[in-house]
Parts: sequence; C-alpha cells; structure tokens
Amino acid sequence: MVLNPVISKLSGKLVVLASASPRRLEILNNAGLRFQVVPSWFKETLDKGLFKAPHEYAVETARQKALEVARRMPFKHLKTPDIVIGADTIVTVDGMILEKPVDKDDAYRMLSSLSGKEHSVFTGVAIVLCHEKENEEVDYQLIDFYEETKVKFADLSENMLWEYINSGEPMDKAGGYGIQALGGMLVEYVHGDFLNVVGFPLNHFCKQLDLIYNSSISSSDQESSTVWLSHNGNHATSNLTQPSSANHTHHIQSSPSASPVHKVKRKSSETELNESSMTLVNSLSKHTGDKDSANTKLPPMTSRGQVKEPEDGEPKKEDLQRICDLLDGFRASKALFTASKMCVFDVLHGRPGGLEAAQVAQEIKASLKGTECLLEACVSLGLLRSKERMYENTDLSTRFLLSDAPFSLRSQILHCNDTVWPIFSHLESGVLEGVSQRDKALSQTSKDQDTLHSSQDSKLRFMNAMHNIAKVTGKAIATAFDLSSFRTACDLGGCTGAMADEFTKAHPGLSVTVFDLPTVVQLREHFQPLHTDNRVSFVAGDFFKDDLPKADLYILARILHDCSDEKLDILLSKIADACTPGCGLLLSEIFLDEDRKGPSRGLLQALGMGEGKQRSATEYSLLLKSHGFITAHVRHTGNLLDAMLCIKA
Ligand SMILES: Cc1cn([C@@H]2O[C@H](COP(=O)(O)OP(=O)(O)OP(=O)(O)O)[C@@H](O)[C@H]2O)c(=O)[nH]c1=O
Repeated sequence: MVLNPVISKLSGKLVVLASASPRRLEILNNAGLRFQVVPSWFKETLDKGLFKAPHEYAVETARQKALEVARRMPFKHLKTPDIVIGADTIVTVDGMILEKPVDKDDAYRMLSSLSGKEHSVFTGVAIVLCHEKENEEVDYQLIDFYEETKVKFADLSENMLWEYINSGEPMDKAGGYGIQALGGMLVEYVHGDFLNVVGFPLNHFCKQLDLIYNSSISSSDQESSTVWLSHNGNHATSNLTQPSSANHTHHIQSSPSASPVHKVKRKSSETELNESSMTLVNSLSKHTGDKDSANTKLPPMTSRGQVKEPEDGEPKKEDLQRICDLLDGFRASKALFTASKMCVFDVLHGRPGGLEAAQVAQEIKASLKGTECLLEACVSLGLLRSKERMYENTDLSTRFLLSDAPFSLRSQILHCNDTVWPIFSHLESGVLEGVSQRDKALSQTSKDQDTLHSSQDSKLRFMNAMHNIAKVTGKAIATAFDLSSFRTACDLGGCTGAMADEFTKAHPGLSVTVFDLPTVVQLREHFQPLHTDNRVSFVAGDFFKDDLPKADLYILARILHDCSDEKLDILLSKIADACTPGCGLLLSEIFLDEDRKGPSRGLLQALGMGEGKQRSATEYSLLLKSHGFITAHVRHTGNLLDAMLCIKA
C-alpha cells in the first residue's frame, strides 16, 4: 500500500485534524499529509454505559470531535474544511475503559490494573467529508472505523510504577502510558498496529482513504457505506451496511451529531436503522438532550392534539421517573444543605461502627424524628450508609462533605443554602422582571435571621465557598496548558489564593500575584497555609478601578460570567492595555455547549439572573478576540470548570 497516491489525492484540499494530540500530529506529519490542527471542543463525557462495546464509545467520541470542528469552522474560522479527521484512543482491560488519568492516583490505579496483563487499545477514527452546496449549506459525509491492538505489560513493581508516574508521562495519555516513550519499558509484546496504540492507526486510515478516493466501487455503491448529514435534511441518507469484520472497518451507524441542526437525512428507501444504532441514537439524543433528533419518539397524539395515554392507562415508567427526579430535586438539595449545616457528616466522622439516630440527634441537638428522617434521606442519596440502624459516612461524604476534607464543598453548600436558595425562592419574580432577586431575597433573609452576620462573617463565608471551588478545580485549571513561557501571573479576583497555590505547584518557574479587594486580602490569613514558597503574593485593589499589577499572564477564574457587558469591557480593556503582544490570558469558566443545550449546571446558574451571562467557548473566544486576545487552546477539563488560554496579538 503506497501512501503517496492517496495523499496526493488530498493535496489542495483543506484537511483538518480535530485533535490536540501531539502524537497524532506527528504521525500524520511524518506521513506527508498537509493539514491544519483545530483541536475539538467536544467534551469526552459520553456515558460509557450507553455503548455495547468499547470501540463504539471510541468511534462515537471520534465522530463527535470531528463533527464539532466541521460545524464550528465555517463560523469561527470563516472557512469550510474539505476533510476533518477526529480520533479517540482508549485502553480496555477487565471490561474497564481507561482514558487519560485525572491525577497520579488515577494513573496508579490504571497502571496497576494493566500490570502483568494483556489489554486492548482501541482507536476510533472519524473522517468527515464536507460538501459545500451552492446555497452555502454544507452536507457532511461521515465515515468511521476503529482499530484494535493487543498489548501485554510486564509485571510492574511499586517502585517502577511510581517512578514512571512521577515522570509525568502518564498524565495526558489513555491508560496512563506512552508506548512510544518511557512507557515502552513496561511492554512485553504488541500484537497489531503499533501506531494505533500511539494514537492513530495510519495504515487503516490510508486504506480508508483509498476506499474513498481510489475505490473501484461506483460512487453510488460508495455512498452506500457512508452517511450524509445535512443542515436541513429531515431524514437520514443512509444505506447502512453491517460492520465488516475483516479489518474492523466499521461504517457509521447514523446518529445525529450533538446539534439538532445536523439531521440524518434518509435518501434511499426508508431503511430502518438497525437495533443497535437506534439504541445508540436514542441514548445519544437523550445524552445530548437533542430534542429534535430524527429518532426521538414523540408521544402519540389524539386528533385534537392531546397526548394519547397508552392503552393500559399507565404513564411510561421511565418518563414518570424523569419528571419525579426533577420534582424531588429541591428536596434532595435541601437534605444535603441541612445535613451539612447541622454538621451531621462531621459528627459521624471518626466514629467506628457509626452512630444510632438517637446519638446523632443528641449531638446535633435535634429531634429524634427529624434526625431519623434526615439520616434515612441521606442514605437514599448515597451520602450515608446504614447497617442495623447504625449510620456512617460514605466515601462521597468523607471526600466532599467533611468541614476539613482537602476537597470539602461544605462552605459552598452553606453558601448555596444561605444565599442561592433564597434567591431561587424568588425565581418566578426573577423571570418576570429579568433582574436578580438577590437584594429582595437577602434583605428578607437577614431580617429573618436571629442575629445578623457581621459583614466580616458573611465575607468569610463567601470566601470559604470560593475557596472550596478553587481547591476542587485548581489543579485541573493549573495543569490545563503548558505555561512554561510565562514567568509572572496575576490572578484577578483570586480571593484566598487557593488557585494561585495550584499554579505555583504546577509551574515551578511561575510566581503569582493575587489581586483582590482590600477586605478580601486582609482576611486571607484565615485560609493561607504559611507560605514556605513565597511565589504567591497578594495586592489589594479593585480591578475595575485600580491599575493592574504587571504580569505576563492574567488569570480570570469564574469572573467574567458575573460581569455586565459594561464591566466586561472595562476589565478586558484594562487587561489588554496592561498586556504586551505575547502576554497570556487564562480564562476559567463553565463553557456552555455550542448549541447552548448544556451543561445544565451552567444554564441553571444563569437563572440567578445576575448581570452577567453564561457563554460557550466560541462566545468567550469571540469576546476576548474583540479585545485583542487570540484563542490558542481550549481545555474541557471534565472538572467543574473548563479553561481557555489566549495570547495578546
Ligand atoms: C495508549 C497510548 C495513548 N497515547 C495518547 O493518549 C491520548 C489519548 O487521548 P485522546 O482523548 O484520544 O486524545 P487527546 O490527546 O486528548 O487529544 P484530542 O484528540 O484532542 O482529544 C492520545 O493523545 C494518544 O496519542 C500515547 O501517546 N501513547 C500510548 O501508548
């Protein structure tokens, strides 16, 4: 299989690799392919339980990565690519799918599970051929396949494992290893395509290109193995072929992309999607909340447009369950808030065998009846476990709900209970008036309280809540990008310095100045470990009014979504003025999906009706571009917050 004739077919075409993987870039570069790299913003959070086999998960993720870029480029880059290539590599062992480790402990878990065993590496690849029509609409031809390679690890000693983990190599690689580098030491044998393990099955890819561009089969036959997605199609164009088993070439089973805009258009006779793709499509549309999917079934209606109840008069269980889950959601939240506020989890901590309800009631000075109800509700939510009427914390509550846990969210929970809950109790007024109900809600709440919290107390509680979020998200944000070209950073609104700590830990050459209001800076001692490393400093000021500390990287974590357009302009203009070309701006927020259909965490926050706005990564990118910052990287961290690194032009 000579590669060149295939590659020459692509010359003159705009080929895009929708991947941030440096290995994939190197493999395709070395093969002589000329292409642009546009990393995908698709968050790799598909529910693995929805897929019958691991390779289906990898293929679907590859598809969504490629489609997201193909869909975004006409708007973001003002050009339509000819071909977009997406890929996803996963490692599977003992029925588990291993992606990139979230931290060193996760890398240890993965490598330990691979030690001494044969495992599989699957890379799913999606090729999106974009066909621009006269009316400037674009049809997408989606072809995908996967490749499997077997790899056997030697028995790994604890020392070997930790030495490898501490090299840092595992952290951005599926399964926590890089076979092409130090990880090669761990491998006894490889059966199959080595490059497939590294991240891209080049040989299979070339065979697929050959099928597309040099195939002897007629174009109509060729169409039979692909699916056309179109902006305005109402049906699927798909003559589905069963996945060929010979080389695992798996032709796409039609499913809409995440956006309802791309319908699967049925071109030939109404071929039924086969069972598995129907399941996949329905589950995906459920996953993506894609209400317009060609496959979402609407309830039957009477001639007068009323919903027809099923003959047996019973509502469908799963529909009812979904509505009840939403209905009961506020009760679950309030149970969590109340148990946290009454220190139930702290009381149970360190009590071997647990406590009876009566003992807990006595310690939290509450009624036995109320305590029993609260404890049982917490068990139902997985926050406690009980055995023979003895109650204990679960791992979940131990990790996040104890006051002194490293990743405690208790203060954030109290903030939600004391501040957010009252605001949401006025949601209807907020929707009617379109403005925040904070003043109305909190003035009423403060009147209701026996003792007015001193302003310092309420500031400390708010700082505690922000400290919780920064502790939970700090490492993911601090390690999202290579910041080695920056020496000084300024964390605007950095509050307690928790995020700054993570940046200095992750980047030894970086010092960070936390710039925040005088009241915040003077209260920081309540949160700061005695800084052995003096690379975190604090400067008091108002970033809307005062001069900003000089830095070559500015950090904005959970700030912009709270700013009115006017304040945004003031702040971003001040940062732009303080920056010279090449300076960085690192933004950390919840990035909405491009079609603004999720994540619900972001869209529910917007109901607070603050003066700010939730945005997608593209919207933030355009906003920052209007102030002279060009987006270099976007990272969907899979944590509570995503991140974007921009460079001053
Ligand atoms: C098993 C193995 C994996 N990898 C890398 O692991 C990442 C997988 O993650 P992904 O999600 O498929 O890709 P990504 O890096 O996150 O990039 P993107 O395509 O933007 O998601 C890719 O990098 C691969 O090379 C190696 O470099 N060597 C190996 O032996």
